Amino acid sequence: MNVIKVKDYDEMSEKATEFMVDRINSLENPVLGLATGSTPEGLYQRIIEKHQQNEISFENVTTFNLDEYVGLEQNDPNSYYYFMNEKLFRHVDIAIDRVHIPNGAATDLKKECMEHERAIEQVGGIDVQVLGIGGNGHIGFNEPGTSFTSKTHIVDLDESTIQANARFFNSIEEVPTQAVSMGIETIMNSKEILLLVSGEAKADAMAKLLNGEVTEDFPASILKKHENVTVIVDEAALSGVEGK
Ligand SMILES: N[C@@H]1[C@@H](O)[C@H](O)[C@@H](COP(=O)(O)O)O[C@@H]1O
Repeated sequence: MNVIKVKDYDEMSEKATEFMVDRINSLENPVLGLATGSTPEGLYQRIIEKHQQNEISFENVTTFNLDEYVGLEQNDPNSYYYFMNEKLFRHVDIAIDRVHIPNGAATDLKKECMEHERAIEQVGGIDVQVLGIGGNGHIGFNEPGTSFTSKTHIVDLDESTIQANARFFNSIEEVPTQAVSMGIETIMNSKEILLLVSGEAKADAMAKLLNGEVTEDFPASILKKHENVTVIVDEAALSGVEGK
């Protein structure tokens, strides 16, 4: 893993933007894997600005999102579909049929998972996957214990994940308990991965990622086996790492 250390959230977002603008401009038909959560918001905001300054176009870009809550309609303000639309898609020139986010309200969720996998394969795989990390090491919504050979699947969310994400909902009871998520193998099949990590709340996870072993108990640890991973991490997230 190529680890780039930065000062804070803003610098992480700046560096991530440079990275993504470079890939969007150099690939002929970029296929991007995108993440939700607070971490990539600064990146998406800056990407919109680059688009407004005519530095990038999404005309030839195809996107696949990592995950979606089960049971939320696309127009639910807490759905990841809504998030992506608000934070990125409606501000750029992307064709809506090139946007792929699993539908968590689908009646046949297994079919929905298979469709997501099939669509990724059909375009020749993901060129660059943007990732955040959960405090428990989850990537996408792949919680500790998820098989490293998993493909897009229906997952039960950990209690800690439900609590961490409750901040977006009116009450913890409203947080869905399940999600559809790309599997670990789906993520690992991406040609390149950009992991963004910011803030003290991620310090333990970062320490485990850098110093710990590769184990299904800590899903992000598998990234050490991928040959093209860049981690952009700020000082607060590195505060638990010895000799940082
Ligand atoms: N499913 C998402 C992940 O894709 C995200 O990376 C992670 C961290 O979120 P945040 O960036 O808000 O800390 O948790 C969420 O539950």
